[in-house]
Amino acid sequence: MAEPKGPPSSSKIEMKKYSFPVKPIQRLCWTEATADHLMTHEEPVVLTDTDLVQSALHWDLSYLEQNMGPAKHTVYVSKSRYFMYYDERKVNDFPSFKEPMKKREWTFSKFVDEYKSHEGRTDEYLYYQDALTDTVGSGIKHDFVHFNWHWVSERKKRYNWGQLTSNLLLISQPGNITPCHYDEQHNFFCQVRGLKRCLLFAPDQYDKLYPYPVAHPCDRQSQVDFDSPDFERFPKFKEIEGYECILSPGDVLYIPMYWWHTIETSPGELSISITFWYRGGPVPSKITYPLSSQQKVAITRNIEKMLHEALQDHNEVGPLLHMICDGRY
Ligand SMILES: CC1(C)c2ccccc2-c2ccc(C[C@@H](CC(=O)O)C(=O)C(=O)O)cc21
Ligand SMILES: [Zn+2]
Repeated sequence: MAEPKGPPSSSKIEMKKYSFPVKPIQRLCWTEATADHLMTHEEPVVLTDTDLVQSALHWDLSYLEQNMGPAKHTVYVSKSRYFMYYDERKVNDFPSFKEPMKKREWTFSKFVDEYKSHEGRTDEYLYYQDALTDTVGSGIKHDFVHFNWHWVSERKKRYNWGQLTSNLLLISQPGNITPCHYDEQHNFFCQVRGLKRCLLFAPDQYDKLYPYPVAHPCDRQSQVDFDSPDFERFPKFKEIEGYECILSPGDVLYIPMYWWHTIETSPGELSISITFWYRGGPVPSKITYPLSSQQKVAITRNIEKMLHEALQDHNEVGPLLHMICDGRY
């Protein structure tokens, strides 16, 4: 297979620069043995020539407006370029929590109008994030049916993943940033239009990224502000090491479950992405040691949940953990 054409270099599209070291995520044709090796070991890789969403590569705002139908869709509105997700079900446990963005339910036409009127504004930004459901019009249905389902179902089987839970359509304004977080599902992140710079960090960087408490609305997100890290509170962030790639239309980034990622839309043009989220495969019947970082993260999450359940007050979890551990390990 011919060497896939290289991505644009990040210097050309002035993405945010960070001080920590990053290595490139390998960009390989999906037929390469190395690509298979990386996926088998739950490591990130940019796959080319999959044709996974080939049938959507012609999508743009006007085509979508003609074909997305009359249903309402979720659009997030943020006062900054950052779209920090939060779980609204956990907000009432944290009365001082300030919602970092607002959630709107707009028809697609309303979104397009708002998108156009927000161009050039620097006080408010929009990010369309909604599942692709069967409410869409026939044009989108036709494109959806022609995704490369054979290829993706072969991958699911080969890597023993769980079921496909959702296909999300993401339409981001130039410059939008999703702050660093991890998800509990495998993700085939497909770039359809525009460019996105992805920074990924291995699950073993967990102690350097200082996640919020599990009971906090921003569970699974890093507390560290990458733009101006507070090294007093988060000293280990100094040792962080990451991986980087820039996705072009047609690229598929495999974001393994529990891998941290922060994704920035290039300042050049709007970005359209489609994600395929898969549950993890069944837990192996025989646990082998040493435990993987992913397993340790899952265990720490369960411990936090059990302590919160037992103590009923999330403010008591930290003091109890300190009482158990301080001075003993
Ligand atoms: C984590 C979060 C906020 C979330 C919580 C609960 C339900 C849905 C989602 C959701 C969906 C898409 C994104 C954006 C994307 C990064 C990017 O492209 O900007 C990404 O992180 C991913 O595709 O994994 C982020 C999220
Ligand atoms: Zn994510």
